[in-house]
Amino acid sequence: MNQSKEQRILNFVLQNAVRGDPRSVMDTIDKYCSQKEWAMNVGDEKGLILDKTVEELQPSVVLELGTYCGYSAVRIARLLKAGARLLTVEFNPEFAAIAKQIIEFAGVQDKVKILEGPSEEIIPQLKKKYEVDTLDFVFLDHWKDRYTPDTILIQECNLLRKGSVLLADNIIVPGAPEFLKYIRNNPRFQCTNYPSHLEYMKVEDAMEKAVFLG
Ligand SMILES: O=c1[nH]cnc2c(O)c(F)c(-c3ccc(F)cc3)c(-c3ccc(F)cc3)c12
Ligand SMILES: [Mg+2]
Repeated sequence: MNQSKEQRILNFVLQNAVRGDPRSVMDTIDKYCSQKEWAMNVGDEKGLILDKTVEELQPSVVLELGTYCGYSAVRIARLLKAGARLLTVEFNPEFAAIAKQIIEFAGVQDKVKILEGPSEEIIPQLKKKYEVDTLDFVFLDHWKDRYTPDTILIQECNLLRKGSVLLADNIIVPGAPEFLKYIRNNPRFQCTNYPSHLEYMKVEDAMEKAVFLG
């Protein structure tokens, strides 16, 4: 049975990265995906915008929607202070299995919990089942058509507090026009756009940051 691209990425990490070193895992994935096979990791350019947002916020509880191979989970978790945690939601079981191994190889598994299933089912479970009070930071990187309904669901579940920050990937490519319309016209959010490029490509993309005003 021939391997998936995600399995090939995992194997490349296991054979070329330094165990316990998140930066080497990120660089190894970026090397593979820029030189061998493109894959939808947030990448190093948009990853820097993600880093700056996390460093500025110093969040204690982070929700990531869309784990994929775990690249951004490693990227976020390496910056979290002691006791802080990342909950990352992945719908695809194959991706979740790969991400688990990459997160463990990077040595950040104590800060990360992978929640397998559809975001619309998991978000309503966060308070009771995963002991979340409110979310300090949410990284939306799953499926553009879920950005708006999941943002509404997160508010309905009372998971945001004054100052909670949302950061959404792929605002231009593949684009989330309906989400942009929703969040920029919503008086409860203060939005900022961060122009960048599609991971590993010379194609324009952007991220949108939205601060919840309470
Ligand atoms: O779906 C995604 N989730 C999260 N991040 C993504 C991301 O960072 C991407 F760059 C892409 C992308 C963009 C351009 C392209 F040509 C291929 C894939 C996708 C994506 C878009 C449409 C699909 F049919 C499949 C994947 C995603
Ligand atoms: Mg993305």
